[in-house]
Parts: sequence; structure tokens; C-alpha cells
Amino acid sequence: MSSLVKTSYSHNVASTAMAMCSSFCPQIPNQFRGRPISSFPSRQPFSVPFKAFTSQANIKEDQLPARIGFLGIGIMGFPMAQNLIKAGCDVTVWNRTKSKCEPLISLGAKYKSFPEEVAASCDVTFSMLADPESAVDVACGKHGAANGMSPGKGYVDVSTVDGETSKLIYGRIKATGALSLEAPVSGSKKPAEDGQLIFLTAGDKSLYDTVAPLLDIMGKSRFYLGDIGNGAAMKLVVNMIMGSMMASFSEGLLLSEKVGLDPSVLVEVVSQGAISAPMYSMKGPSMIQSLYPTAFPLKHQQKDLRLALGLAESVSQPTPIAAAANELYKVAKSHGLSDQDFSAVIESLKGKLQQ
Ligand SMILES: NC(=O)C1=CN([C@@H]2O[C@H](COP(=O)(O)OP(=O)(O)OC[C@H]3O[C@@H](n4cnc5c(N)ncnc54)[C@H](OP(=O)(O)O)[C@@H]3O)[C@@H](O)[C@H]2O)C=CC1
Ligand SMILES: O=CCCC(=O)O
Repeated sequence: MSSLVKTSYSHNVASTAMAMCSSFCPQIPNQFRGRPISSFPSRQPFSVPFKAFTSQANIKEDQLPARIGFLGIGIMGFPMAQNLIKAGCDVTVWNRTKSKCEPLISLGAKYKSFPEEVAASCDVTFSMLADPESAVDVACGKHGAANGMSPGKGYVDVSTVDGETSKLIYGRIKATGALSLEAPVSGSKKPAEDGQLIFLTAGDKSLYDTVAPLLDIMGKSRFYLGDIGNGAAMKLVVNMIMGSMMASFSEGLLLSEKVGLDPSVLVEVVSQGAISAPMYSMKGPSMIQSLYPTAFPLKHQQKDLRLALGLAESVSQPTPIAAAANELYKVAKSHGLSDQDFSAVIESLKGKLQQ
């Protein structure tokens, strides 16, 4: 197994790390301008001094990527790109549906018509696409980002895909002489808006070091997990657990109601005990009202369960709970709930959907 290194910085400290390059991040407070990275405090207990990474990576403190590309402006891509823009970064965006870029363009983002043009005009390009097919198409397709990559550039795919897809994209980008990193995220729409995502990265360590200050603008912590594919695997395992948890919670809500209990009280009881989870407290109240405002689309949760089951199959690991949960998400999808929040899986357990 590869070694696991976690670096963690508070959002403010992370943002100040951008101060090394004043043209890169003009909103950095004056007291941090020109200060070396090593002077920034790091958060305990898991933090690793930033300096350690910059020196290992053999990059100079004034060589941070100046021009940032962002491909895929959906539920997640939008707030992530927005946070980069708000931090003062020079951001160029592209999305299949151009209209979703307009609010970012109003905030100062540049726009290019094809992923390859974004990659060609930027130092580092992030991509946040729906699934393996779109991630490959945007990176490696006809007008894909790989066509615009060259030595000195970096590509960071933050989409949730399987390890094989990640390796394919990595190989295609590396063939251009550029560096490549997978960095899927844990955390949903609100953490993305608040710059509180958790990055699960793997691939080129020197690119990880280079983009660390950018990850710290968009997230609250980051893990470097070694070889390409490990980030995807970690993300799929986390989302496999999450999908099963939500299915189990749905069963509990419905059972409590059927035996005459108040499901709102169940949510409160759960929130105070050992199985409490922010997800239950956040989504329980709306689930009770059969409302599923979309943060994490159900179709993506089912995709992640499908990919996690494939991962489990590849190493002959039994995952019967996840397999059962996956069936519920498939039922929900077949009833038109794909674009609802994944908490809509509860509908698949209501008699009316099963008939
Ligand atoms: N929402 C969440 O809570 C989280 C999602 N994720 C993962 O992040 C990724 C994005 O999720 P999210 O933002 O929620 O999803 P959205 O469905 O909101 O966004 C998907 C993005 O992919 C683009 N896209 C889809 N198909 C294609 C295609 N064939 N070619 C080019 N672009 C395409 C969409 O473009 P267009 O606008 O034109 O449709 C859009 O920009 C997924 O992998 C998801 O699993 C990870 C963590 C949390
Ligand atoms: O992939 C989606 C994850 C959603 C979350 O972590 O809350």
C-alpha cells in the first residue's frame, strides 16, 4: 500500500498561502504579501509544514500556476471555480452548456470554446465532469484538453470516476509531457460553496505540490494517496458507504412512521447517538416531507455504487449491502428521480414505486 500523507490548513491560512505571487492572487492581505510559505502557520494535529512539500517538489515559491482553467461548470464545478475567481485567480472556464459559465464570466472569468483551448491558455486545468465517459471525452476527445497540454502544464481531474478511467486520462495527459493528478472530492454543494471540500489526490506528486494552494482555496483538507487510481478508489469506497447509509436511513424513516413513531423524533434521536451523521440531520427533515432539493444527484450516487461494485468485484471482495443499496438507486432512477438529490432513494421503498 502506498503511504498516506495528509496536509491540512485552515481556509484562511490556505488562502494566505497564495500570497507568494501577488499577481496571482491580488486579494491577499498586505501582511502576508512577500512572506515565504514556510512562515505560514499550519493546523494541528495532521498538518505537514508547507515548506516540506515545496522543497520536495523542487519548485520555487514564486512559480505557482498563474492561469487556471476549469472544465465542467455543474453543481460542483460552479462553486469551485467561483471560489478560485473570488480568491483573485485568473480563471478560464468552459462548459458543454455555455450558459452556465455566464455568471462566472460576469465575475471576471475568461471563456474558451473548447477544452483544448482552455488547456492551451492555462498553466493548470481542472475538470469536474459527470462520469467516466464525459471525463474521458473532455480530456481525450476530439477537442479535448490533452490537445492543449504540453510540458510545464498540469491537468487535475476532480470528477468521480473509476481507477481505470483515471489511469487512461493520466496516460493521455502524460504523453503530452504535462503532469497529471486525480483529485476527486468528498463534500457536496454546500462544502464546495464554503471552500470546505476534502481532496483525495493521487498521481504526480510535484503537480500536487504545485496546486496545493489552489486546493486549499477550494477545500479544507487534502490527502495525497500515491499512485494514480488510489484517489479514485478512496472516493468510491467513501461513496459506497454513503450510498448504503442513505438507503438504511430511508428504511428507518419509513419503518418508524409505519409503526406510529414520529420520524422527526427519530432524526433527533439519531443525531444524539453514536450513529449520528451530518447527512442525516441535514437531509432527514426534507426527506420526511418527500422533498429532495438536489445537492448530490441520485444518478451520480448510483454511478458511484456501480463503480464501487466493479472495484469490489476486481478484488473478489463481497459487498452485499452496497449491492442491495445499488438496486434501490436503480429503481429510483427508473422512476425518473435521477436528477433529484440522492436522498430521493427513499421513494424506492415506498409501496407506490415498487408496484
Ligand atoms: N454534487 C455533489 O454533491 C458531488 C458530486 N461529485 C462528483 O462530481 C462530478 C460532477 O458532479 P455535479 O457537479 O454534481 O454534477 P452536474 O450534473 O451538476 O455536472 C456535471 C457536469 O458534467 C458536464 N457533462 C456531462 N456530460 C458531459 C459530456 N458528455 N460532455 C461534456 N460535459 C459533460 C455537465 O455539462 P452540462 O452543464 O452541459 O450538462 C456539467 O458541467 C461527478 O463526477 C460527481 O459524482 C463529487 C462530490 C460531490
Ligand atoms: O460524491 C458526493 C459526495 C457528497 C458528500 O460527500 O456529501
